[in-house]
Amino acid sequence: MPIVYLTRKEHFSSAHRLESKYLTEIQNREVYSKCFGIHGHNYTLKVTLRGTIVKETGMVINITDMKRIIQEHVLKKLDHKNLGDLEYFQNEPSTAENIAIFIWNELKPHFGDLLYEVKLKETENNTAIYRGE
Ligand SMILES: Nc1nc2c(c(=O)[nH]1)N=C([C@H](O)[C@H](O)COP(=O)(O)OP(=O)(O)OP(=O)(O)O)CN2
Ligand SMILES: [Zn+2]
Repeated sequence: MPIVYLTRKEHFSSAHRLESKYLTEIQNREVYSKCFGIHGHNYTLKVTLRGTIVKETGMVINITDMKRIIQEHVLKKLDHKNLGDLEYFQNEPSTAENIAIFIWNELKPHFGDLLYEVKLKETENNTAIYRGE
């Protein structure tokens, strides 16, 4: 059976500041410098599913369903939000790495074994990829 990778691209904008509860204020300022202050990003999210094609439909999954799941379980929680208000980021700094893991965790119950990769572009230069490892 051929294996196909199916990717959906979405965008969201969020405010955040980088701060770790494991560091002192002085250390936080040192480590995160300008990112210790509140600022925002226009994120580009790419979610990739990996699976076989259902013979009858010709699809790994209907992209309309994929879109709805990402909208409901990720974009609704992150778009035009301050990430510092989310419970998850009370314990983890809202770095691109941790946001990618947060997104994976939100999607995993809905896509199951089909979920292959979450790719989060924070700036033109910075991208985090998480594959559930
Ligand atoms: N490992 C990580 N390091 C940093 C993260 C991160 O998520 N993971 N995030 C930041 C800042 O929040 C932000 O992403 C960096 O902003 P900025 O320096 O403005 O963006 P660029 O790196 O693209 O800008 P350059 O022009 O290339 O300097 C910092 N570190
Ligand atoms: Zn930032």
